[in-house]
Amino acid sequence: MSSVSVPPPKCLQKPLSVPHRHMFGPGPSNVPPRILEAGANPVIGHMHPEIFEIMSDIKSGVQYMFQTQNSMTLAVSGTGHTAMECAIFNTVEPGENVLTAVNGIWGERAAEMAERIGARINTIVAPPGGFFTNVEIEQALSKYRPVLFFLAHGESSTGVLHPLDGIGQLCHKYNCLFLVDSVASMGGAPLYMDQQGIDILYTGSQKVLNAPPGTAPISFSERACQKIFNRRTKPVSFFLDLSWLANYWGCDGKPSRIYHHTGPVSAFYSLRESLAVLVEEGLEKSWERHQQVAEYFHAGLESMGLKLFVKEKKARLPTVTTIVAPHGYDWKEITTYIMKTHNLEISGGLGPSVGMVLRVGLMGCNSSKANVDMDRANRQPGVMACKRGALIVLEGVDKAGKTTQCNKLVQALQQSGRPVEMMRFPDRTTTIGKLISAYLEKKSDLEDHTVHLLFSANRWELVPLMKKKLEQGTTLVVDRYAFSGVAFTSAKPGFCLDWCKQPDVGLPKPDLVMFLQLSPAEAALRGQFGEERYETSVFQRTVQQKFEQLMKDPSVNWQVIDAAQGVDEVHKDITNYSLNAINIAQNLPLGELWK
Ligand SMILES: Nc1ncnc2c1ncn2[C@@H]1O[C@H](COP(=O)(O)OP(=O)(O)O)[C@@H](O)[C@H]1O
Ligand SMILES: Cc1cn([C@H]2C[C@H](O)[C@@H](COP(=O)(O)OP(=O)(O)O)O2)c(=O)[nH]c1=O
Repeated sequence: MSSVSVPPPKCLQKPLSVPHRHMFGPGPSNVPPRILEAGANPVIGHMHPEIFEIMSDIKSGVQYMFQTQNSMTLAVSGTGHTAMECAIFNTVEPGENVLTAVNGIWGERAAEMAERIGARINTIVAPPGGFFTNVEIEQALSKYRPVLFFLAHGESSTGVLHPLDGIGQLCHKYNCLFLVDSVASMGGAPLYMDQQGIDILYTGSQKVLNAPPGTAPISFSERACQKIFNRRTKPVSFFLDLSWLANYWGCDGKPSRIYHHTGPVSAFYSLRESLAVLVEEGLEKSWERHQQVAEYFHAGLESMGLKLFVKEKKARLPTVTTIVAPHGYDWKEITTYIMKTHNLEISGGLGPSVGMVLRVGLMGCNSSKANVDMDRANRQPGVMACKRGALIVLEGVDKAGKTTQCNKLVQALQQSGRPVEMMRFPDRTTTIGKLISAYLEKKSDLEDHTVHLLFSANRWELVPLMKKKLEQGTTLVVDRYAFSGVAFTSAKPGFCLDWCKQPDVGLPKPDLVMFLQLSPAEAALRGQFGEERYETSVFQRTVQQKFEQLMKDPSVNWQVIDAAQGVDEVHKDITNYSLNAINIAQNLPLGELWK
């Protein structure tokens, strides 16, 4: 009998398999072969002289990257969070006041860390996408008199690059240390630690530096060291205690180094190589490249009809772009689709920006015009679904002008060279459509649930064709859709909206639904009702109310059009919305209705 009761796991008997991916999210970014290979060097002792030399090279590289003469410059073993805790745990003692600027997730995290060590937390808060003026910062400094002020230079959750000039001086005026998080911005946007009076600055290895995650450069000013080394209490963390780290990194001037923890030597190799790459390019060239690529990318996004989340150009982070999540789409569907079809990571929002944005990171070697172009080329006909046509629906009560406007829109889009076709529901030409037509013409009677399901079946039978056309890049302009289905049946006694929606759940989701709004009085001026079923003003009024209920659903991109205007004015409005929807839809997956 075997002495082990847990058998060897089958999964570990298979070889390791990691796919290649375009890492265009907010990090980690792609690690180029040169840096990967550096990490594959032999592992030697973390206290061997060769490793100390590598650590010393890293220190010089970080001083250059941070633009600082601080001798207390090193890289902590861990990610940006480790550096964040290292900064806060060393500088703050229980009961002291800390001020954090919250305009995204990082200010929230800093406050949480400081709170955990018993500090008194004060915050200044700006909405996601916003930032703070020096006047606001000074007011808070003078009010709370904190020992430490935290600010994120690159707020990767919202895409904001915070201005830094003058803030260090303000902090020092109020005897406060200035802590800056530059995890997402370092190397991609100008920052001068010493000149800007930053007391503690940290970043991560996995962003612009293009090294694997696991090391976090950090530097402390003389002023910060004064406070840290004159504490009354020991820092709460042994692992992050700066006096130990300073010795391990040879920053304390002592002749010998004492074992503290085992440094991740392979990660040091990669970090050294990534700093060498930055030194080769030059810091200013790297800043310039990130800025130029970001502007090129932003212009491309705007030309596709997408909106940038950060309004002020100068406050846009060049490394991580935030795009307003297109109305009516589920951001998760978009990121999943892009991953599935292009093997490319982009991400949704984080913390306060969840649901509001999509985030695209172009950092370090990933920041190139070629990558922006590749991103666009991926959306070329080769991957048809990506350059798909838009599904545009016109809804409204009878005589609102749906048929008139569908025809005009199709004509206008055709004239501008766009592939487009018109459809209408019910489609009376199919077998099911013929049953519906006979019912509408009062030539036959059908039970109400049955006819509702027939209307839905009439849409489903055309779904394969619709999908094919959309995928081939043809825009479909549709006269009535599932919304009419729900509004008309639920206007009958004994039907609720929810039941009526069920058969249509999962239909192709329109990229745009325009509701032609027209009062019953105005509709009456456009002629008598015909002979068909439903063509009475009482019934149409109830239908209108049901449409209004449906329009409250934010998962559908509704636009209300004033259909009382002249035909040409209505056409102009409809064309504008449609062109915008076509532009956006070609880069997005087709959604599923009410799912
Ligand atoms: N903006 C408008 N102003 C005035 N009359 C209109 C307008 N749009 C359409 N009409 C007229 O109203 C009637 C109903 O239009 P139609 O497009 O068939 O509406 P629906 O398809 O919504 O029932 C037609 O006689 C049409 O010429
Ligand atoms: C699409 C659809 C339409 N209808 C109704 C709306 C219309 O009164 C009728 C037929 O519409 P339609 O043939 O488009 O005529 P109109 O010119 O009035 O728009 O069927 C439903 O009851 N359920 C549905 O699913």
